[in-house]
Amino acid sequence: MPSQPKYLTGDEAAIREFIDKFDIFLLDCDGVLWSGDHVYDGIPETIQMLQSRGKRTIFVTNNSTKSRDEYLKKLTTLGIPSGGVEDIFGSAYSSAVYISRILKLPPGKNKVFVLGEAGIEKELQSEGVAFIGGTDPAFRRDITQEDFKGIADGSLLDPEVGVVLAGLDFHFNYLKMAHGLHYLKRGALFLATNTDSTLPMHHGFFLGAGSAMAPLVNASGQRPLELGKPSQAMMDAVEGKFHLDRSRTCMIGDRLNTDIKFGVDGKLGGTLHVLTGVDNKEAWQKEDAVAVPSFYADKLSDLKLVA
Ligand SMILES: O=C(O)[C@H](O)[C@H](O)COP(=O)(O)O
Ligand SMILES: [Mg+2]
Repeated sequence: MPSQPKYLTGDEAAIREFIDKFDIFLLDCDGVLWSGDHVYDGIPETIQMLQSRGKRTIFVTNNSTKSRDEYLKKLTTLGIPSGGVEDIFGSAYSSAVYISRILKLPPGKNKVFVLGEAGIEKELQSEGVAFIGGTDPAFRRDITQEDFKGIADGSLLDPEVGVVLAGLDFHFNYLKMAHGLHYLKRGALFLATNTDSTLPMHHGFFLGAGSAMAPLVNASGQRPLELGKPSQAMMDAVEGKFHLDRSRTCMIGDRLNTDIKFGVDGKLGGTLHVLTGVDNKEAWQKEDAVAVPSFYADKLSDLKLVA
């Protein structure tokens, strides 16, 4: 059984020791910095404080609805200082890089059928990967008898599709799932930006990426290869891009089976669980907890040292 996580809230000496222990902080976003468009109190000042102490802050989110450029806009709008787009590493970017630089799809089978929002499309575009589906309004309608016929006989399918990439999709419907299913039946690879079951939003919980793609997982009998947290393919990509010294790096997150597991499996120097998002303390006090953090705090802004 891993050792008991160290509680930081209100313990200035422990907070100083914690901050001094690391050079790089990998920061989750939803449930840690903000809930939807509402930034939690004290977050800009806390990030500023870490940066003013020479710490690097890298934003590592599973939310694939936005591209890195759009996240930079959101961070800036919410007053959260960052080192620019280069310090943002989202699951949409992670997936686009995996497809373009690792998979290297053969010509004639190098298109992606997207089940997700514009963030995925923009990152695929930035990696020069062709795609269909996604936010295309042609897919935002009810299925018809012609669709059933054309999908079943393949006349409505694009033969160049080699991958089905699923993420958080606020517009999933039967027609898109039907196309996705038949591309998988024809041998396309099934990838996911992430499979979080829920999304913390406006102080409530909504369907996450994993729940949005569940009909396709059920109908196909296939589980997608995940390219977001806790995938170690993403950790290797983050390590490569930022030249991480894992022992001097800490992952900060609100969710055990993504953020904390990402840091623990990645053998980082530490993980900090904050209680402002998906999981509470009880989640890692359980015997069969999926991952146990090395530190925890009520909220990220509890780290805010004045001097
Ligand atoms: O369903 C989702 O995609 C997740 O809830 C969301 O992406 C989580 O984002 P993160 O906490 O990793 O920033
Ligand atoms: Mg989160």
